[in-house]
Amino acid sequence: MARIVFDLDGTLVHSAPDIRATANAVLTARGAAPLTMDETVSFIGSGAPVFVERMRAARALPEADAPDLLDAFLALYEDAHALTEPFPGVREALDALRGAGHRLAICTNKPEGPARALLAHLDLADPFDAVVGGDTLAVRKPDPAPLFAAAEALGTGPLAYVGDSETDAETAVAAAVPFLLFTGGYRKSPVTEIPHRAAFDSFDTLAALVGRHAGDPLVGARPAP
Ligand SMILES: O=C(O)COP(=O)(O)O
Ligand SMILES: [Mg+2]
Repeated sequence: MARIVFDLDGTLVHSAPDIRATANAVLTARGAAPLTMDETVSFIGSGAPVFVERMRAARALPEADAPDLLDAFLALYEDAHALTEPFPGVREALDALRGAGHRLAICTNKPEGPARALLAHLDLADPFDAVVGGDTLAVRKPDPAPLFAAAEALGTGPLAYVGDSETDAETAVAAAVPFLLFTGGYRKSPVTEIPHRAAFDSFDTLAALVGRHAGDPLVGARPAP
């Protein structure tokens, strides 16, 4: 049986509307124009501190305000899940993978608290044996350490990483783990420019892909644990 590690935002859940609402509450309280959905999606992927810095720069807010903006964003973020839905077929795919005996974990750049709160709110926490967030370790993706931590929490066995972004692909390459790319998320580049072992646009096909690719011969800098 395999260990399958998942990214969260843009992979399992369409969370951009909540991230946008959180950002816009912070911006409008300071008299700045709200973010569009396209801006929001383009700022997601490298964790909350980077998101907030991109938001600050886009609205030309003073650099000195950066720590306050991040604090204000994080204070609202933990409860920001009213607008977030799993992508179609996610629940069924997770149940099928668990039913087949695979072990599942999350490796996201979303902070761990908001990630756990969101999973609980959506009743999606149960399938996962571990959650590694953007602030769980001192480093976050594309450093491979969070992916290694999530994988180690699942014990041993063939491994695959499922994600939606350039950052996820870079992490998988650095960790030498086969990468399965969900093409319906928040990537910025064409699929052909993102390294991946397999790509999919519907969660109905994920279980078959995992069967085919988990534990594929590894490529990259160093072996996964
Ligand atoms: O919080 C982010 O910027 C991205 O989160 P993700 O790693 O789950 O896509
Ligand atoms: Mg993502």
